[in-house]
Amino acid sequence: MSILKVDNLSVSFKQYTSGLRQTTQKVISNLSIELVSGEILAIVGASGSGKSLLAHAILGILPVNATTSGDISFDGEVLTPKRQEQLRGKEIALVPQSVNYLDPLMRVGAQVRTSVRKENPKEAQKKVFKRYHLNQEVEKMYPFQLSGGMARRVLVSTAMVSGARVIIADEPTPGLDSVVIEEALNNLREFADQGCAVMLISHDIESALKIADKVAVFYEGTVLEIAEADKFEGNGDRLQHPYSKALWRALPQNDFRTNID
Ligand SMILES: Nc1ncnc2c1ncn2[C@@H]1O[C@H](COP(=O)(O)OP(=O)(O)OP(=O)(O)O)[C@@H](O)[C@H]1O
Ligand code: NI
Repeated sequence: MSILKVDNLSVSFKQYTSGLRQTTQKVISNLSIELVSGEILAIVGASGSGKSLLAHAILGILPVNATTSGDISFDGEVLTPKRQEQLRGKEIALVPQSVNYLDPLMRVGAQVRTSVRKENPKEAQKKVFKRYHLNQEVEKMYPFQLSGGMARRVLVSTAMVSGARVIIADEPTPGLDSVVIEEALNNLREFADQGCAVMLISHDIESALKIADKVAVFYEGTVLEIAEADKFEGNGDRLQHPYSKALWRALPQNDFRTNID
């Protein structure tokens, strides 16, 4: 069952160049994707291809100079900015790409507790910190006192306790050691298995493929192909688009082959 649907989304930025001349740069063009309950959709593609902006468009947190067209719907209902605000962090949770999303003036334990909706906040926060190997002292720390890896684990914790039905994880794993990466990915898988929908944005195709059901390949603000994860195998012959094949073949374990045939 589809929980979240993006239909024909375009995002542009108005920018002033010399003097008062205004140009419009289209960064997402006529993009459609669907997040289905029980499924993980991985989003892969080069830096600057529009992955984070798609996440921000869904959450309604694009910068003010962005203009959008197209529809985003949740549970069959087209989202208005007001509805996006109501759902944000509650039904739709983001694990942001940047750790700057943490509130610098609030102790991290308290930040995580404010996201808990269904359980006892203190207990849920303690449980999730334990799961992500964050010691008890971390609760009382401010974001600036955390290492990059710890901050990322706090961000993952925040989304996990929210009880959201959709989790959008924007590069949730860089800077984490392999055990914690595996844990975070397993948790996203568990979350989907409980009937929620997950969008996993990642440069790390290999890790993403371990848990994803489908993979959307982004290129310059469009989706080239949405393929079942098991099509990323062998020479990539079961993939449709030459760019998807090239992405796959360029991985280290596939001998970094960049030729397209
Ligand atoms: N506030 C902004 N004003 C103008 N252009 C922007 C703005 N934010 C992003 N862009 C442009 O939109 C494009 C897509 O950016 P986006 O952050 O979605 O890329 P991405 O796929 O997430 O890249 P990465 O993998 O590096 O995180 C980029 O070309 C970027 O320069
Ligand atoms: Ni990004």
